[in-house]
Amino acid sequence: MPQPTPTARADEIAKFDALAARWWDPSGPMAPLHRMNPLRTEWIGRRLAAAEGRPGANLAGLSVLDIGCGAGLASEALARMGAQVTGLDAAAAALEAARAHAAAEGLSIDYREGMPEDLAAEGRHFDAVVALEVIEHVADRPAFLAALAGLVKPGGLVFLSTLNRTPRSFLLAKVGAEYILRLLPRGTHDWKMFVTPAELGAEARRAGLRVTDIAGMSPVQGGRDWRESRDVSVNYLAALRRD
Ligand SMILES: C[S@@+](CC[C@H](N)C(=O)[O-])C[C@H]1O[C@@H](n2cnc3c(N)ncnc32)[C@H](O)[C@@H]1O
Repeated sequence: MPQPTPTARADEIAKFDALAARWWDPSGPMAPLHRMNPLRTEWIGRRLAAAEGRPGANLAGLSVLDIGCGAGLASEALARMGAQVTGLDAAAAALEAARAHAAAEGLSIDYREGMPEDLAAEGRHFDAVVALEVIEHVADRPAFLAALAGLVKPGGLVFLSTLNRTPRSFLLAKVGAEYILRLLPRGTHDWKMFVTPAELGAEARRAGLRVTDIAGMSPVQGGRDWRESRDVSVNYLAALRRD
């Protein structure tokens, strides 16, 4: 019987493993993720808490799966909001950095090596699933979305952040960030793998997920900080509900 294509690309995973040692350096190669992390995790925390009938961003006791967690920037922020976080990544060295950092911070996070389809095969369900800056790196987007849908409880929320495929994102996120400003190592992104909100919405529907909310993420103060905006032409966040 033919085996399904794994959702992780070996070349992509190797790229992230190579950055593991500098992942938590706020001015290192992951600086843009550090700077956008407060915005995206607060956006998620508020929506998830509201969906569960809680005030503010209180996630106490909720199980959250962070897929493609890397060294744990979002996992740690969500754990600080009270969530019981499982961090999943195919990059072993990034996970080692995640485990070491969480231990130093006194945070209890269950870090696991693998791909979402591995966990889905175990029949696990979480109150919410997040995959931030991951979907533009996967080998098979429909299979990835199907695995995410299978991992969240019925009626539960999936949160994604990613890059739109527009001329503006080519100029800013690819040429500008990698070649002119050198905010990211060259080759971090393949613009052709970026996904428009319309494509994401249609593919998500086929996986049993419906987009409920979408917002732009825009850099301010020369990229030192990020704000929520209506401009989804480059970076955007999406919340999706499982049918
Ligand atoms: C750009 S990093 C984002 C890290 C983290 N989510 C953040 O935003 O701080 C992408 C991560 O996704 C992981 N990844 C890509 N495809 C994956 C897959 N199919 N399964 C598990 N991890 C994957 C990579 O190893 C890498 O750590």
